[in-house]
Amino acid sequence: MKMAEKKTEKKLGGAGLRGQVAGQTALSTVGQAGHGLTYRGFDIETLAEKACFEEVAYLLLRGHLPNRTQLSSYRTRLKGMRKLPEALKTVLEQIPAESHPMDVMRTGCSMLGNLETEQSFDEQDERIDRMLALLPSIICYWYRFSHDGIRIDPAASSADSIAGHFLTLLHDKAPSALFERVLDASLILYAEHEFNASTFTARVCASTLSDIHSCVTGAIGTLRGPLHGGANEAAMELIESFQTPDQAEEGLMQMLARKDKIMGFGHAVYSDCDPRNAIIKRWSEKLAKDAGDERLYDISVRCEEVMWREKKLFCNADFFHASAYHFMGIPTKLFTPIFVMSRVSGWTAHVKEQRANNRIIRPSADYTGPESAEWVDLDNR
Ligand SMILES: CC(=O)SCCNC(=O)CCNC(=O)[C@H](O)C(C)(C)COP(=O)(O)OP(=O)(O)OC[C@H]1O[C@@H](n2cnc3c(N)ncnc32)[C@H](O)[C@@H]1OP(=O)(O)O
Ligand SMILES: O=C([O-])CC(=O)C(=O)O
Repeated sequence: MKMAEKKTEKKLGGAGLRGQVAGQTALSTVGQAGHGLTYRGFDIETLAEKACFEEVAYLLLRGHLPNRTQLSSYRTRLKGMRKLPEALKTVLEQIPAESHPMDVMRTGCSMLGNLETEQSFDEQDERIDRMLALLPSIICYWYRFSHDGIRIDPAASSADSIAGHFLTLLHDKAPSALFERVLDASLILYAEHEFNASTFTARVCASTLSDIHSCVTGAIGTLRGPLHGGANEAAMELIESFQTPDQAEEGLMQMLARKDKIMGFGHAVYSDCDPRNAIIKRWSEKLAKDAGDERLYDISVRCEEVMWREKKLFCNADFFHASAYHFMGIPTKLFTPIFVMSRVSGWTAHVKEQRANNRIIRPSADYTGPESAEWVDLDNR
């Protein structure tokens, strides 16, 4: 994007608490120069290029980058926590194949909270690591059981990374180095994003001194919506509905004329670009070449051009994730659960931060109801 084409600064005010400071965090900055993203001071481009997801999770949760020994033992620790409790498997087997996988994540997390309840905040790191290790097992166990009729053993996967583990469970074979690298980068991009809706949910829940599984379960429910994490699935449905870039342009123009919301575009905070988009777009292009795709990537690029030309709306993190995940053979309905597998690191880092300096979050409302109402007995209404 040329500087001359930049939008004016985003208006931060009005409904939705936009632009209001609702607390403090040392975890990330979003859109400080209109577009940047940092985790604990590290630029997202650097992290996505040089780090692995477990390293980023460690950074968020422990407050500093791990050295080689710390990273290696952290990855070994997470790898050793992948075994699903039998009672959780039983619950997952009851969930219908038609269920939304985000509902499966929500139920899986909630059930885990019954089986391995956080009894005291001293246990928080143990419970958080278990969720990081187990959420890929939860979604893959349910998906393979309900769709393929297979009972997988998540603990048997030898993949060292969470990205490799997920792809191995899903496809029953070790992923290519490229697929594992792209998914790992994607997990880094999605890990943390300041006071977004789902993280704020987790912090509100934490502020009542509730348990860690309740905080994450609430956050999963909030991420599920198409205005938030659910947009990557909606973006896939959009690009898949077109056969050519020209058809995409025509379709988008019609949607804009109808004032439809185009999923995967726009952002509540960034004013001229989402820095995660350039990164996942590069990976999507590479995967498209690798797969010999001549359709979905070009269609996605045309959508991006049309939306900027017509509305000065840019792709957010979700838009090119759709084609990237698709090229890796990931079913569309599992896109948002991958977001959960990643964002659980940011959510729980925020819960820890909230607990460390807590006051219950309880804002006020402007009352818009009647001044006073006259009581009428039930029989007379
Ligand atoms: C990882 C993530 O969660 S990223 C966000 C994922 N969500 C999506 O992609 C859903 C589509 N996008 C949207 O709905 C919005 O852009 C949101 C929810 C992300 C941000 O909402 P807001 O902060 O209210 O948007 P904003 O103030 O920039 O909207 C300005 C105008 O652009 C319009 N607009 C914003 N995004 C879009 C879009 N994707 N398609 C069409 N119009 C849009 C708004 O309707 C609004 O128009 P109006 O002034 O006539 O009412
Ligand atoms: O910050 C937001 O409002 C939404 C977002 O991009 C995210 O949570 O990654």
